[in-house]
Amino acid sequence: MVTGPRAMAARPGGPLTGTLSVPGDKSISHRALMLGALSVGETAITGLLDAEDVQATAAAVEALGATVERGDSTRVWGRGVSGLAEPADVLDMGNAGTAARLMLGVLAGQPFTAFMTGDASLRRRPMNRVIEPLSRMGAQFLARSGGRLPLAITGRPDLLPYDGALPVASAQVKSAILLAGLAAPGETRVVEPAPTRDHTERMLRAFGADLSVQDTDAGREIRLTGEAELDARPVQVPADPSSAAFPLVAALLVPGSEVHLPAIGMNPHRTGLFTTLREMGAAIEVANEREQAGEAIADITARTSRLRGVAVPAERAPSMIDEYPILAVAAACADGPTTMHGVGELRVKESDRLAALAEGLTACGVPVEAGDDWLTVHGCGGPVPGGETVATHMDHRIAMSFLVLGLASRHGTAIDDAGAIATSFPGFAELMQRARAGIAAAG
Ligand SMILES: O=C(O)C1=C[C@@H](OP(=O)(O)O)[C@@H](O)[C@H](O)C1
Ligand SMILES: C=C(OP(=O)(O)O)C(=O)O
Repeated sequence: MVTGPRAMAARPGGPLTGTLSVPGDKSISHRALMLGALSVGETAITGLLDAEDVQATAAAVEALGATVERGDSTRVWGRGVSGLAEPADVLDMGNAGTAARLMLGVLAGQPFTAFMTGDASLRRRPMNRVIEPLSRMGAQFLARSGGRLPLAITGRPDLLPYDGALPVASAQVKSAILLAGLAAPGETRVVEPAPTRDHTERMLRAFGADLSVQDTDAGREIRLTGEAELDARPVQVPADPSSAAFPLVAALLVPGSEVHLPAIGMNPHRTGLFTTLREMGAAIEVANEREQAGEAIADITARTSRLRGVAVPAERAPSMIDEYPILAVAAACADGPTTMHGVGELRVKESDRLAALAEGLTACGVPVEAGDDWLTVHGCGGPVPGGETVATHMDHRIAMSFLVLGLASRHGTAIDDAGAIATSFPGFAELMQRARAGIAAAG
């Protein structure tokens, strides 16, 4: 069903309170479905994120011959590392960069040609970063100019193992190479210029792959033995820290608030936002730190805090890559400027996030300066003026960030289209309403 844009508005109001259950982690959900499809036996996944990006991955693994059964938990019956079936139609990865890039790694090790496309946002995003290393391993591609979707990939079950540095500090690229490396005889070795989220490594090990990680002078080195056999394992998906970031920052900004966010994923490569917000003076309490199925989780409490601007170092970018939009919202309400360094990757996400943030914040009365790979937000030291409708550019994180800004503004905000929110956090408006936030459909 095709629906038109759906405007949504956020207005300032009373304190946000309550215990909020944030949906499952998007990164881990994609990986659980893909490893389930590549393994032998039944993979039972609890807490799988039911959002459009993950639905695209589920549809793709089904099109490749795996069986996916949805219920209280999701059950996947896989076909082995190089045992997927030629899909009868184009794989449509929707809005999901992670799904597209990781799936190309999976397809590189299969003995057939597959076609892949995505929505208008995904068709603009660079795929050369995976096309180049996977081509070196022996996969063949036919892609639109600039290595963009739609593309065709012809894989082979006897790939050459990869040995070398990653072209970019990207968990998606690293994961694509490792997933392809499963089908390559010999050892695949990747060196990361900066450590990125390691969900793939953790899950591959849990599924029985022979994988080791060590820090070297050149960077973090991951070695994987190819021609692997994966044994299906149960996966418990933690709540997504990138989704938790929205109610958490809203609680920091709206006077008198206190929200509890239980069982949030605390993978150390995902917690850069919490570090930065604490440096800004945020009252964030982390309790009951524990491990769940190989990933760290904890319960988080956030209370209203007076924030001050900070400089965010470039080295922190990989651990808070998706959180810069909501950090920019926190920065807009802080005392003094916040500068985010080394954030050029934001220009190739679902939208050019630096441009979308600069445009939206300026419209809401917040002074901003942006360069190729940096952004400075001059905080208003309290509620921002607001009173505008912000363009979301098919970007869920831009959409949710500007709704949170509206809660912390004098005149509220609106977004032109809330449709993109469903890619990662379909129940966002309802969850915020349960905390008493004034977020609702507009017009
Ligand atoms: O591997 C993943 O699950 C992700 C990696 C990051 O992308 P990059 O690998 O492009 O940095 C992140 O922005 C994306 O939302 C999810
Ligand atoms: C960048 C993101 O996702 P993806 O690359 O999977 O589209 C995101 O969720 O913010």
